[in-house]
Amino acid sequence: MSVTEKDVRAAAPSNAPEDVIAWVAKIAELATPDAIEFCDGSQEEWGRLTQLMVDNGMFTRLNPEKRPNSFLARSLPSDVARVESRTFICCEKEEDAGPTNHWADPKEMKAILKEKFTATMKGRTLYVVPFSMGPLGGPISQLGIELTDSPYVVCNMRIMTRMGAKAMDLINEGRLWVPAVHSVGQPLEPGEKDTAWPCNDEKYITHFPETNEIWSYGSGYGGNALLGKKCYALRIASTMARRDGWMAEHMLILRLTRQSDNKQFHVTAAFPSACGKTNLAMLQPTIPGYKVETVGDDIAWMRPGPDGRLYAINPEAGFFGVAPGTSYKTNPMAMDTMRTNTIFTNVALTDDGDVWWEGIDGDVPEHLIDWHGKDWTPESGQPAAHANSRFTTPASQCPIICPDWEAPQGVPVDAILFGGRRATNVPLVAEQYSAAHGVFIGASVASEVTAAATDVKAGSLRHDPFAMLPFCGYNMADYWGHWLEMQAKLGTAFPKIYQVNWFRKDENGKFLWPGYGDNSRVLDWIVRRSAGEVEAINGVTGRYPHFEDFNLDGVDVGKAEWDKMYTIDPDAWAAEADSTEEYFSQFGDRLPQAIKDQLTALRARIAAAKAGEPIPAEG
Ligand SMILES: Nc1nc2c(ncn2[C@@H]2O[C@H](COP(=O)(O)OP(=O)(O)OP(=O)(O)O)[C@@H](O)[C@H]2O)c(=O)[nH]1
Ligand SMILES: O=C([O-])CC(=O)C(=O)O
Ligand SMILES: [Mn+2]
Repeated sequence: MSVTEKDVRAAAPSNAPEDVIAWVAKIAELATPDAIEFCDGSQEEWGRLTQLMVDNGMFTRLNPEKRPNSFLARSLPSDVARVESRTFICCEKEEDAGPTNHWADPKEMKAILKEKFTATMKGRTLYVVPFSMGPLGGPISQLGIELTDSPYVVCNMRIMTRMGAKAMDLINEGRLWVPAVHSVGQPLEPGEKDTAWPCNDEKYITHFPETNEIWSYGSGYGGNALLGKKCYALRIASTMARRDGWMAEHMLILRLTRQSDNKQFHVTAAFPSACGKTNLAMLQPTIPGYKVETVGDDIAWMRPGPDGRLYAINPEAGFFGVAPGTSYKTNPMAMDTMRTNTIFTNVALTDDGDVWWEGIDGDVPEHLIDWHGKDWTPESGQPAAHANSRFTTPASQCPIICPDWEAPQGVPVDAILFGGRRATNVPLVAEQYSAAHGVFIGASVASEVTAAATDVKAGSLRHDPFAMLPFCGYNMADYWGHWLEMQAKLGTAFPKIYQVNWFRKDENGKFLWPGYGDNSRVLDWIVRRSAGEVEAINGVTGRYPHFEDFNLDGVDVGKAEWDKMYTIDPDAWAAEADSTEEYFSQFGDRLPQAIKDQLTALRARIAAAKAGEPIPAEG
């Protein structure tokens, strides 16, 4: 027997408004779940749902002495990351989605979804998950409700968002909320046993920016299924932000405090998926005199404040971090955050009931259960954890969480970093010549592809402007135009932009820069630069540090390595400029003139470098 409107009414808490009940009843009528549950976000609910998943085989409870209240899930090999080729922006006009998004006609997509969602929740429970992105009731925060047939999604949403009764209270006050519908797409016949990771071979991750709706079908993983994250906080929010004069960005937020004068400095940074945001957000400075505190590790919503500066909040409440490579050596704060109350997905299981992944501290165990659930030994010749295996962990558990991380009005942004994974060409750090040059830096980012999406070839170089290629909910050229408008509105109060690259390699394929905690050296230069304490050199891609000004005490980087990081080959850069121009050409006359002008200015600097002439500072 599937759920009726009467059942929805009976299950709804007293603070659920009529429009919510009507919408839930409509989806229930379409998807025909066997049961309905409104989630309140309580500890009792978490205990019950995690136990339910332990009982049905989706979760393995980790050893409570090692990882209290923590669980391991293993997905199917076909559902391990975002699927960009199945991600659609469904707006009326194709050109509004732009050439970098997959577009679908809203009516046609609705027809497909109607068919896909028909009886899709049969044999399952429909969970109603109210949530707030950002502190509850905050002026920059936004509300949503995810309907899902996955208890795994419910538990992840409880960590990643402010989920439950309090969010429903705010919805009940009549505030705007975004409806988001999710199904794993695997209905169950009566008596049919569920699988450990239900999902469907066919996937649809769809966004309707004109009506603020999200529909996701067929996947249970990460950004495909936790709809508050990439679907809402980036794709839908970017379109809301453009309409209302704010910004939704794929950025970490950190607070740097200089201890000598207690000066606070807030940095946001956009790097493509799996390119170091979580690591930078939780940085442990290797140079004295600085303290770093984490505000967010993946998404920033930024708005002009009353004083005309740009303020950022982290709309999330947890970290959905990449496990491989995370250790006490690289990111001790992440390691401490995930000691308890954490969901691990697609990592390996040790014989004593703890988690393991490539790059974690200590010796490689003799025996593990790998992410496929199979026996694993060092001789297996396969990674034990999937390259995109993840931990979902509460931000509040981070030992260096910023005391103001939940400040409803956000923190004032002083500098914005753009980066990517570049083995060649791009130097360690460069400062913008002008605001428009800063936008050009963001727009021309290219990066080596990582394992964070399944359907793009890892390792190859692709343009990923503002680290938003998979996440911008509208035409990318219009998005650059929006950045230019925000800069014009805020004038000199708009943060300065820097390009960074931790990943340049030498001729033997070794990283030239130690990275991680040593990235504090780059932040130190940026702080001193904005305080006007150090000069910079005009370079081809921006203003570069003087070697003498850069703090390299205690690190194995001498003048020789420095020069390698700052080798700018004019011919290679001419090829970069060509590639950028070709990339830009797909936007036709939507490309802002200011961006075209920046390409001309870059070419002039390349020509000067080639001729051995001084690099002209761009006006
Ligand atoms: N060489 C080097 N590797 C780094 C550095 N910072 C991070 N990494 C590695 O890059 C990978 C991804 O880092 P994360 O910080 O999780 O990336 P992210 O940008 O937060 O990724 P998403 O959650 O997908 O958005 C990990 O394997 C890290 O060990 C660095 O400074 N140098
Ligand atoms: O969305 C996801 O699945 C994980 C993530 O943060 C990213 O890919 O940038
Ligand atoms: Mn991300």
